[in-house]
Amino acid sequence: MTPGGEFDWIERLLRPLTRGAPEALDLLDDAAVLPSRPGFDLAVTKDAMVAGVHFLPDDPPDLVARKLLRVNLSDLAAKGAEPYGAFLAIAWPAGTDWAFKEIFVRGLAQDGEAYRLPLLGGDTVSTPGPLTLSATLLGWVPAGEAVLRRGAQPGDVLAVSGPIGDGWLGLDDAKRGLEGRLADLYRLPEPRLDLLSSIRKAAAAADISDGLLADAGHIAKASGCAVRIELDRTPLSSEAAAWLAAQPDRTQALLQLATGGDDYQVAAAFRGAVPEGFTAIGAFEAGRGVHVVAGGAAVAVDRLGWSHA
Ligand SMILES: Nc1ncnc2c1ncn2[C@@H]1O[C@H](COP(=O)(O)OP(=O)(O)O)[C@@H](O)[C@H]1O
Ligand SMILES: Cc1ncc(C[n+]2csc(CCOP(=O)(O)OP(=O)(O)O)c2C)c(N)n1
Ligand SMILES: [Mg+2]
Ligand SMILES: [Mg+2]
Ligand SMILES: [Mg+2]
Repeated sequence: MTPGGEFDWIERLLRPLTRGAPEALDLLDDAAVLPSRPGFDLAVTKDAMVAGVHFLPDDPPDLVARKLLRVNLSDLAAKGAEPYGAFLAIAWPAGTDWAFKEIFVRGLAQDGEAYRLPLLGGDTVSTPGPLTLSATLLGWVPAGEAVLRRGAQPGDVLAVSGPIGDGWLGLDDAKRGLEGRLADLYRLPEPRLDLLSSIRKAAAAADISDGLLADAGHIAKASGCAVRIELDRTPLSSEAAAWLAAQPDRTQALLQLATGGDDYQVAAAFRGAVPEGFTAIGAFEAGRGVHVVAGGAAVAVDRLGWSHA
């Protein structure tokens, strides 16, 4: 075995991340083999991240690894699913050194421990391009109880799980070399697994990665209805509120916060009471599309959020 080569990397650095899960077969097999779990459905999600697109090329490797797990954990949270295991694909840029890989693995281990998330398998390749990562996450949800995007109906309340716009503001800070709580949050989002019991009460939900307007719109589209969003009701952090107060055009600034993405909060439709942890910001309606209101007036919107070319 070449020291520092692909199999050395798998055995020495990746195997401990299985946390002893028997399904991983010690990362020595062609595939992981998962037993079924009676009474539960398996939610499966996959998100990729590319240096320069999803994270800054000089972001610390341990934080990049943790963000990869967390953006996927955010999708599981939005389905009401309890994390079960992860599969990881990594394309290392040619010449990535062992020390970098060790730091990356330290991040995986840290969040593997925090979220009790074993690594069950994956793939490692090299690339002439930028660092490219993908994780597939599995989560259990009681049979038939997964919260889907398609469950909203006209009359349901639209609510969000927390502040909107911090991720975009944090990216802006990080790009300008400004460190602080928002730059930290951009690098290390906090998936709302703490709200699983509230999320399971939702008629529909999606996590907010592309932007509030885009992801609320994804729920509406999947549900065959429209959504009205009242920007003045959007929860903001104190930092975002201070930024907003300094902007010349309040409506355009609110729109920026609601379309910037990287929030990793959950948008949900509730029928009846809005549970603990959520703030009502609008409603689902008959029709189609995303209708935005600010300062009591309809706002024309030309872009709902992030979209890859
Ligand atoms: N390359 C792909 N192959 C298969 N399905 C995909 C692909 N890319 C996206 N999807 C599907 O499109 C839907 C929307 O994806 P996406 O916008 O990435 O969701 P999310 O924002 O929750 O990560 C999901 O059902 C996802 O599985
Ligand atoms: C360096 C950098 N530039 C720009 C962004 C903004 N950004 C890139 S992708 C994206 C949307 C989320 O990524 P995507 O791959 O669409 O995730 P998904 O919706 O599939 O979860 C955002 C807001 C960023 N996160 N980092
Ligand atoms: Mg995705
Ligand atoms: Mg996602
Ligand atoms: Mg999502």
